[in-house]
Amino acid sequence: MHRRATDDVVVMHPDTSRGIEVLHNPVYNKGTSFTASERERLGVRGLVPPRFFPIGQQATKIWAQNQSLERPLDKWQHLQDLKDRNETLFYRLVHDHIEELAPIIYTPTVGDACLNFSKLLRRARGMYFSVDDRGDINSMMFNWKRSVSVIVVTDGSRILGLGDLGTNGMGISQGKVDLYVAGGGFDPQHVLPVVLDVGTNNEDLLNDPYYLGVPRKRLEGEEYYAFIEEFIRGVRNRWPNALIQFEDFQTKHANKILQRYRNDVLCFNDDIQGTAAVVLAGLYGAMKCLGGHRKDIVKQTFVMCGAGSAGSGIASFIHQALVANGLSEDEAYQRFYIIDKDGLITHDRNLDAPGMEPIRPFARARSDLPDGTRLLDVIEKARPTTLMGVSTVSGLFTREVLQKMGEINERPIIMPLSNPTSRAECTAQQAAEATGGRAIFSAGSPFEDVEMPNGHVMKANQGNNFYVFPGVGLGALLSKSSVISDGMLQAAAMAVPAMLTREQHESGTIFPRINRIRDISAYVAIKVIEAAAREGRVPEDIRKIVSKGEEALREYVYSTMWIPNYRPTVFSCSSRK
Ligand SMILES: NC(=O)C1=CN([C@@H]2O[C@H](COP(=O)(O)OP(=O)(O)OC[C@H]3O[C@@H](n4cnc5c(N)ncnc54)[C@H](OP(=O)(O)O)[C@@H]3O)[C@@H](O)[C@H]2O)C=CC1
Ligand SMILES: CC(=O)C(=O)O
Ligand SMILES: [Mg+2]
Repeated sequence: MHRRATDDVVVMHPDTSRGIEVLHNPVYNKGTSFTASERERLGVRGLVPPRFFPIGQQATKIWAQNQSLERPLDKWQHLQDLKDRNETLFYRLVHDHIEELAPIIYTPTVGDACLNFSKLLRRARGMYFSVDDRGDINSMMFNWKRSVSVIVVTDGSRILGLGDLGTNGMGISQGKVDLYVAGGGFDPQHVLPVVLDVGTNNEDLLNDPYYLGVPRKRLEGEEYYAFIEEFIRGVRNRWPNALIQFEDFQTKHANKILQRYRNDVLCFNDDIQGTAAVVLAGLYGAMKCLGGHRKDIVKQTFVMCGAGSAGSGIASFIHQALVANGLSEDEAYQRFYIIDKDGLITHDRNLDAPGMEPIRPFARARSDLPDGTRLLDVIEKARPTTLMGVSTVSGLFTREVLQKMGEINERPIIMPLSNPTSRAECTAQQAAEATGGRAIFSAGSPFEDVEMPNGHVMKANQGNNFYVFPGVGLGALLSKSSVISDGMLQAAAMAVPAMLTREQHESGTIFPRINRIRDISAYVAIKVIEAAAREGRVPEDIRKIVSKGEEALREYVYSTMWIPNYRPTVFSCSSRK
C-alpha cells in the first residue's frame, strides 16, 4: 500500500527516458541533489549544475524564498510550482514547516486558490471526470497509476464555506491529499485527488470564459446519483483496496451518498464524519481544561448554528457519545438546540426537506421555544455551555452573543468552525474581548492566540478535521477493514486529546500542536485499528499485531509512513509498482 520507510531505493519505471526527461519528471527530479553516480546512471550529468546540495540545504533555500513572498496566494503558487518540479522537496518543505504551511496549502489560502483556480492552474494534477465522460469513467481510470491507496473526491458543490465552485474544487482535493502525505505519511505516488465535474450552478463561473469545467448546470436527481455510482464502481474495479474520502459535497447529496456506500465501500465523508470526530475530540479536550473528565460531556448543552452536513454530522456524533456515556437517547437529544438561517429548528419546520433527515430527531418540541427563535434568545433560554458555528456566516457570533456565553459560563466553549477565515462566525480576538479571555476557543481556520491586558493568554485552538482524517484513513487502510465504522471514528476522537499534557489543558489547549501531526495521525491510526479489531473487522495478520499490544502496533504504523527524503534512484527491467 504505502512505500515502506525501509525501502531504500526509488525504482524508475522501465519506460522512463533517461536524461532531460528525468529532470522534467517531478517524481524523480532531485535537481542539484543527484549524486555523481546517479548523474551517470540517469544520463543527467552536465544537465544540472556541478555542485551537489543535500535535500536539507535545498529545503532551506526554497523555504527562504517562500517566506520572502508577501501574499499567501503567491506562497501557494510558489509551492505548487515546486511540487510540479520536485515532489519530494515539496513534501519535505511541508513536512518540516507544517505549522506555517498548513494555512497556505490548506485553509484559509486554499479557499482563495479554489476561487482563482481557473487563472492559477499551470499543470494539471489528479483526475477530472465530467458529465461528458459518462460511460467511460472506468476506462479513464486506467490512464492513472495502478496503485492508489486514498482518493479524495469532491463534486465542487460546497467548497469550504465558499459555495459552488464547480471544477475549481479540485484545489481542495489536492490540498487534502497533500495533508495525507505530510500528515499521514502516505506515499505521494499513491494518493489521488479527484473532481467530479457534474456542472455548476455558479453563474459567475458559467460566464467566465476561462472556467475550466463543463459550462452547464449541475446534474440533479437520478442522473446525478447514476454518475456517482459509475464513479464508485470504477474505483472498485480499478483500485479495489482504495479508501474514498468524500469532500465538500453539498448537504442535500452528502448524507445520501454516505448512507448509500458506507456499509459496502471503504469510505467516509470528511465534512460529516471527520469534522464530527474532531469536534468531539475538542470537547473531550475542553472537559479536561475544565478540570474534569471526558465523561463530563454528558453535562454539556450545545447550541449549533448551521444544520448542513457539518452541523448534522457533529450533532449525531456527539449524541452517540452522550448515549455511550450514560444518557438515554432522548435525554441526549434534549442537549441540542440547532439553528439554521431561519432560526431555531423545531417540529414546526418542514423536516422532510432535502438534507434535513439527520436533523429531524434534534428538532425541539413546539413547547420549548417558538420555531425560528434567534440565536441570542436561544442562548438566554437554553443556557448552553458550548456554542458551535458551521453556518458559513462571518460575524454570526456577535459581541452580545459572546458576552452572553461569558455571563452564563465561567469558561464558555466557543467554536466558530466555518472555513475559510473569512467565513468564521467570530475571530479569536472577538471571543477573547467579549469573554475577558475566559473562552475555551477553537476555530476551523487558524487564528493567533490572544494576549489579554492582564497577561493571560487565550489559546486560539484550530478545530479542523485535519487532526483526524489522515489518521483515520491510515488506520482504516492498515486495519484492512472493509468499512469505516462509527466505533472506529469514536476511537479517533478519543485519541487526539490523549496526546495533551495536563499543563496544556490548564492553559486552555484542546488540540495538540499541528507540528506533531505525524505522531497525532499515527496515534489516531493505532486507535482506529484497535477499534476495528474489537469489532471483528480485521483479518488474522492484523489481529496478531494488535494482540501484541500498542507498541507492536505503533511499530507497524510508523513502518508504513513515507518519509520525504531522496533515495538512490535506479532503473529496473521490471517495475515494482
Ligand atoms: N472546521 C472544520 O473542520 C470544518 C468546517 N466546515 C465548515 O462548516 C461550514 C458548513 O459546512 P456545511 O455544513 O457542509 O455547509 P452547508 O452550507 O450545508 O450548511 C450551512 C448551514 O448553515 C445554515 N445557516 C446559514 N445562515 C445561517 C445563519 N444566519 N444562522 C445559522 N445558520 C445559518 C444553513 O441554513 P440554510 O440551509 O437554511 O441556508 C445551513 O444549515 C463551512 O464553512 C465549512 O467550511 C466543514 C467541515 C469541516
Ligand atoms: C475543513 C473542511 O473540510 C471544510 O471546511 O470543508
Ligand atoms: Mg471539507
